[in-house]
Amino acid sequence: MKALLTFLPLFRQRSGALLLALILSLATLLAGVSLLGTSGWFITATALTTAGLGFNLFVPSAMVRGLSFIRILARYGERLVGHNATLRLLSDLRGWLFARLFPRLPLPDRSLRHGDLVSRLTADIDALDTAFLVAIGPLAAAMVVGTAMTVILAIFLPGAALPYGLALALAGLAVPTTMVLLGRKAGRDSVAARADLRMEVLDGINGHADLILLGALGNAAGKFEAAGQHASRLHLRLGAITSLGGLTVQMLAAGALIGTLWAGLVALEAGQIDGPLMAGLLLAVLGSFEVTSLIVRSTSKATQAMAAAERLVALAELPPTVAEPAAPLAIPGNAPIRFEAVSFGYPGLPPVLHDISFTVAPGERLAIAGPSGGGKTTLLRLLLRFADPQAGGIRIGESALPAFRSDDIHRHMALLSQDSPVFIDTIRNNLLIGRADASEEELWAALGKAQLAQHVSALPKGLDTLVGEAGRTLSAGQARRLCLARALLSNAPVLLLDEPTNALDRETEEAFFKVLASASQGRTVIMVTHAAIPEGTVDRVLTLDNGRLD
Ligand SMILES: Nc1ncnc2c1ncn2[C@@H]1O[C@H](COP(=O)(O)OP(=O)(O)OP(=O)(O)O)[C@@H](O)[C@H]1O
Repeated sequence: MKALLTFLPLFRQRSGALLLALILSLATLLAGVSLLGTSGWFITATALTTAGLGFNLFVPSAMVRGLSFIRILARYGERLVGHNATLRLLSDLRGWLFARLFPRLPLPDRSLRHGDLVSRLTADIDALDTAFLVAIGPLAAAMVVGTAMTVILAIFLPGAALPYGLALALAGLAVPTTMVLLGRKAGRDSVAARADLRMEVLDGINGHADLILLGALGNAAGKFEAAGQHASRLHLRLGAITSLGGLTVQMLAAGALIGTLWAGLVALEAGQIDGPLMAGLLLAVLGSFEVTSLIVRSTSKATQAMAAAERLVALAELPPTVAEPAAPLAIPGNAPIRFEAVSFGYPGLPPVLHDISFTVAPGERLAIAGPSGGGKTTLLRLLLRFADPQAGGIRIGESALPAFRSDDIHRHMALLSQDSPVFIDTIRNNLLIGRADASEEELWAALGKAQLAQHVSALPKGLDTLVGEAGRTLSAGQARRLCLARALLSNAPVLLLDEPTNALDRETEEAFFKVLASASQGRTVIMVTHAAIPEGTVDRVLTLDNGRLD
C-alpha cells in the first residue's frame, strides 16, 4: 500500500479526469439500480391496478426511459473519460520510471535480469495504470451505491436495512481484506514467477539456434516447463482465492435478498408498505449486489497493482550510481582529458583498474590495447561517469568529472560500445540517433566513412530500408558499421570507440583504420581494441594488462 502511495502525485495530476470517470461510473450504477427498482415497482403496480385505473402510467414509464438513457450515456462517458485518463497515466508512469531508471542503471548490473526488467516496464506498469479504472474506481462506486441503498432501505423498509448493511459491509470490507491477506504472498510470488517465465522465454528465443545445434534444447525446455508450472500453480492459488471471494459475495447477496424479502413480507402484512414498493426495493437490492460482485474482481486487481507498485518502487529507488553536481560547470571545449591515479572495482568485487594515469591531448588519437578482461571497457565507462573510481580521479581541463552534469558529459563524448544496438527501424532513423538534424549528405558521408555507403546505396529503399529487430537483416559486420556511422555522425568533440572493428573482416578493418584519421578530424579519439593497428592510424598506443598500464 505504501508503494502504491508513491504514485499518488501521478494519479493526482489526472485527478480531474479520474474524478469525472468515478462520478460517471456512479451515475451508471445508480441509474442501473434505480432502473431495476422503478421497473419492479411499475410492473407490480400496473398488474395490481385493474385496467390501469387510478394509476399514473406516464411518470414511471418516463422514469424507466429516462434512467435507461442516463445509464447508456453515463456508461459511454465513463469508458471514454476513464480510458483516456488511464492512457495518459500510462505515459506519465513510463516517463516517471524511465527518468529514474537511466541514472540508476548505467553499469550493466549482473543481478538485474532482462526478462524481469521487461516485466516491470510492461506488465507492472499496465497493472498500475489500470489500478484506478478496474480497482479503486469500482470499489469506491460499489461502496457509495451500497450505502445509498442502505439509506433508502432505512427510510422505506427499516427492518431490511440492518441485514442489507451488514451483508454489504462484509462483502465490501471483510471479503476484500481477507482476499488481500490470503492472496498477498501468492500475488507477489505470481508476479515474480511470471517475470521468471518471461526471462526463460527471452533467453530461449535469443539462444535458440545455439541450443538446437548444441543439443541442449531438452534442458532449456525443462527449465521453461518448470517455470511455467510454478507460475500456473500460483495462478491457480490466486484463482481459488478469487473464486472463494466470489462465492462469499454471492452468498451474502442471497442473504441480503432473503433478509429484504423477509422484512418486506412482515412490513406488507403490517400494512407499512405496499406491494409495488416492496417489489421495487427487492429488485433494487438485487441490482445493487451486481455492483458488489465487482468488488472481487477489483480486489484481485488491486492486489496485483500493489505488488506491481512495490516492484516499480524498488527499481526506481535503487541508489543512483553517481551523484549529480549541485552547481554544474560547463565542459571546456578544447581541453585535455586526464586520468590521475585511478583505481576501480565493481561493487563487491576485487579492483579491476589499478593506479591508472595518462593524459589525452585535445585532437589526439589514442589507442588502448591489451588482453581481454584487462579493464579497457571499464576505463571508458569511468570516463563516461557511469561510476566513480574508488581512488584517484578523471579531469577534463582543470575540473574533475563530478563537476559536470552526466548529460553534458554524454554530449561531450560519443560512444561506440562493444554491444551498440541497432534499433528496429530504418537505416536513416538508426543514424539520426547520432545527430537528429543531420542532412542527407551528412548521413551518406558517415556511411562512407564507416565503409557502408556502397551496401546501402545498392538497397532498393536505400536509407529508408528497415533493418529488422537488432539489425537481423544486416550481417554482423554491417550492423557494426551502422553503429560506427552513427557515432561518427555525432557532433561530440570526443569519440570513444570500444572495439570498433569487432566483427569486421580483415579488409574492412584495414579500410576503417585508414579512414579513421580523416573520419575523426578535429576530434579526440580514445579507441579500445584488440586488433593490430596499422602504423599511422593513431598517435599513441597504451597497453592495459590486468588493470595496469604498461
Ligand atoms: N558490470 C560488471 N560487473 C562486474 N564485473 C564486471 C562488469 N563488467 C566487467 N566486469 C569485470 O571487469 C573486468 C574487466 O572487464 P572489461 O570489460 O573492462 O575488460 P576489457 O579489457 O574491455 O575486456 P574485453 O577486451 O574482453 O572487452 C573483467 O574481469 C570483467 O569480468
